[in-house]
Amino acid sequence: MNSDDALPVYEEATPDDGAFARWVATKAGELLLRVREQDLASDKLKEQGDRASHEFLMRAISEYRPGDAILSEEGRDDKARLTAKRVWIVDPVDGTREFSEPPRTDWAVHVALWADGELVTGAVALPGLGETFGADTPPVVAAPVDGPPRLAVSRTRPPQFVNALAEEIGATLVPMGSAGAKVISVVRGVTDAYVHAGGQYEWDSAAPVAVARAAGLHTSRVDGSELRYNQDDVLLPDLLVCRPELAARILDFVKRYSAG
Ligand SMILES: Nc1ncnc2c1ncn2[C@@H]1O[C@H](COP(=O)(O)O)[C@@H](OP(=O)(O)O)[C@H]1O
Ligand SMILES: [Mg+2]
Repeated sequence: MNSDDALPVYEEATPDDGAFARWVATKAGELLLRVREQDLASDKLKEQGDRASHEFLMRAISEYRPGDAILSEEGRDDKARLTAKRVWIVDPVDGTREFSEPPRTDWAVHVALWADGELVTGAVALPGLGETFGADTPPVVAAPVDGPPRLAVSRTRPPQFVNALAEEIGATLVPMGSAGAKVISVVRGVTDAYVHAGGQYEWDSAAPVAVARAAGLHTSRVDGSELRYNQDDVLLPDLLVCRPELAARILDFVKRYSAG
């Protein structure tokens, strides 16, 4: 779909923001799969994917949720969001690097809704897997498996402390792209924890955290403090999402590591 094409019709049975987040993330993902079918060089793929998905999300959210503010990785940050009651926080392509490396599937579309001070819902589309995970119908986290905990980490920018952490808790590292794909790997039981530090923004974690919370997982900063969204400064540099039973061990490690 080009930005001039007609918007797909969203038929809403009830005004359910979670269902809308799921729909709009899924549609953006379908659009991205079509962009990816073109035989483009990696830089062009990143550029066209980011632009097409951002433009679609802006149009669709403005059409179906008029009056709400939008914070997008690819848009200008309109500070009117700071006094808005409802703000959609979107990442049109999370894992842009991996999106530009077909046939990798570790990239995502993030759509979250913040309202009255809280994250209220969100959806993460994983178009390469043909699946969307949403807080509207929370996924059931798979039962724990025997063996060492599996720690999802960035392929390219893992936290400095990750090897020491893995050694202390006897974990194996599972490098992959995209914050959304990594959070959903915990939800799907492919990994047991995702830990990140060193830099990230609100759009990288808002929708994945909404889904993870709905699924009953632990979500916090790596010092255990609360993740806050729709802040003036949208830098939110670190994140822990894990099975609840692992949280205390990981937070305790980070506390001791940070104390030097
Ligand atoms: N040190 C850092 N500073 C800023 N952003 C970072 C970062 N490390 C990771 N990110 C962002 O977090 C998302 C997941 O990263 P990774 O795949 O390395 O785990 C990516 O989002 P985008 O792909 O939307 O830019 C990436 O840009
Ligand atoms: Mg991102």
